[in-house]
Amino acid sequence: MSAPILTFVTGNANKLREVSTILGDMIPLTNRALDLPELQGTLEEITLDKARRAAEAIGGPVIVEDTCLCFNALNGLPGPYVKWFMKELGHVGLNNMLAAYEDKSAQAVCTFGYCKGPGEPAILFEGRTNGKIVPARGPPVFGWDAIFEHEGKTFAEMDKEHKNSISHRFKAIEKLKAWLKENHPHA
Ligand SMILES: O=P(O)(O)OP(=O)(O)OP(=O)(O)OC[C@H]1O[C@@H](n2cnc3c(O)ncnc32)[C@H](O)[C@@H]1O
Ligand SMILES: [Mg+2]
Repeated sequence: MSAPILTFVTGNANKLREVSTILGDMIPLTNRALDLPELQGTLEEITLDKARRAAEAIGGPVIVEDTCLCFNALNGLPGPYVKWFMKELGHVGLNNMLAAYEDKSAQAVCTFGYCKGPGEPAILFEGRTNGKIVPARGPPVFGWDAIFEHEGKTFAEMDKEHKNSISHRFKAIEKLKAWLKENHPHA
C-alpha cells in the first residue's frame, strides 16, 4: 500500500525552491502555500505547533519549517521573529541593532517539523550555520541572505549550490532525510 504523499506547507517560494533542490527526487513532495499562524515562544514550540496546524489543514503527512536568525550579542533575538524585523527595519536596521555591540556573530537556524496527520505528535530536525551580520552584499533576493556572512561570503554572494551545501536548511534536511528513509514509506 502506498503512503500518502508528503506536503511541504509554506508560504515562502524561496524556501520551497531550496528544499525541493536539496531533497531532490528522493521523496515525492507537494506544496501548499499556506501562511500558517505562528505562536510566540521558543523555536521548538513554534515549529511543533506549526507542524500540528499544518497536518490539521492538510489532513495528512506534512513538513513545515521555521527559520530563525539569532544574534549572539542579543541572546538569540530576533530569532523566530526575524521576519517582522526584516519587514520593518530591512538590512540596514538589522545591522544597526548590533551597532552598540562588538560581537556581530549570528546563527542561522532552520527547524523542520514533521507530522503524520491530525492529532499525531510532531518531530523536529534542526540545522545551524554560524556567521556574522554585515552590511548587505549580493543580490537581495531572499530575506536576510545579503547580510549573513559565512566564511567570507554572504549567503547572497554564494551560488545556490554553495549555499545549499552549507546552509542551516541543508543541515536540517540531512537529518530529516535520514529519518524519512527509515520512517516514511515513500522515501
Ligand atoms: O510560510 P513559512 O514557511 O512560515 O515562511 P515564512 O516566510 O513566513 O518564514 P518564517 O516564518 O520561517 O520566517 C523566516 C524569515 O526569514 C527569512 N528566511 C528564511 N530562510 C532564509 C534564508 O535561508 N535566507 C535568508 N532569509 C531567510 C524569511 O524570508 C522570513 O522573513
Ligand atoms: Mg512564517
